[in-house]
Amino acid sequence: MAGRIFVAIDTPDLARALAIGQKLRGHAGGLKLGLEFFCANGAVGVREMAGLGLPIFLDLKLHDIPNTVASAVQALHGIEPAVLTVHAAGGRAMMEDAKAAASPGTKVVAVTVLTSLDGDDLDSIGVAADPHEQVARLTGLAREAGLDGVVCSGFEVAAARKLWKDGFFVVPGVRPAGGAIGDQKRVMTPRAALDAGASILVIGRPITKAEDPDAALRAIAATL
Ligand SMILES: O=C(O)c1cc(=O)[nH]c(=O)n1[C@@H]1O[C@H](COP(=O)(O)O)[C@@H](O)[C@H]1O
Repeated sequence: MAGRIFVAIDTPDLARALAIGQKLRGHAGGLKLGLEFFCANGAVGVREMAGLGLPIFLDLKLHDIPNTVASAVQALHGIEPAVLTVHAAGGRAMMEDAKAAASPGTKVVAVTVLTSLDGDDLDSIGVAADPHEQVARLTGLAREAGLDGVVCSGFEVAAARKLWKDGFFVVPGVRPAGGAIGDQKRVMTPRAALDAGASILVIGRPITKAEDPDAALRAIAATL
């Protein structure tokens, strides 16, 4: 079950990222590299991380006009990550063009409602729907656009999977029982998120900030 855990290596420091990745090599399902890592280390850094031999989830959350996003995805061809994110709020045409531009081996998944947002946050940006309704709406749109799946919290994944049986569902905002929540708002335990229908879990700080990241990963895996 540890193979279903992608560890978010959120650091701009390549040496630190490589050291953590090395420790987790035996048990993680993959490594997620995000904006922090990519802004500091670019494609060269991603290739170095890929050298550890684990699948790479490149979380760039692309969100721009269709031509710009498609060109950015095209520019990633030398990397060919296993998973790549775009924002569903970029709209159907943007998602279609992102998927068309991606390497065949890359799953393109759409971020629906960030797990750091709740209903009040959506209201404050002019979205009248609650997170549940908004995730369902954007999941339908991502499916129509031909993507491979979506990113959502554990609270919406069961309903989203009902709309898209063979979709690929990424669930972040995952915390072991009693773990510090930090800036996340829609949080669930790893076991509950998998039971609800997650394909993979994304977990960062509970593992990377632990004194022994591999032990923390194994402890979480033992609860699955
Ligand atoms: O796309 C993501 O991975 C993502 C989407 C989302 O809604 N919420 C979310 O937390 N993430 C990412 O998942 C990781 C969560 O990290 P931790 O909160 O440290 O476990 C971070 O790298 C976030 O960028």
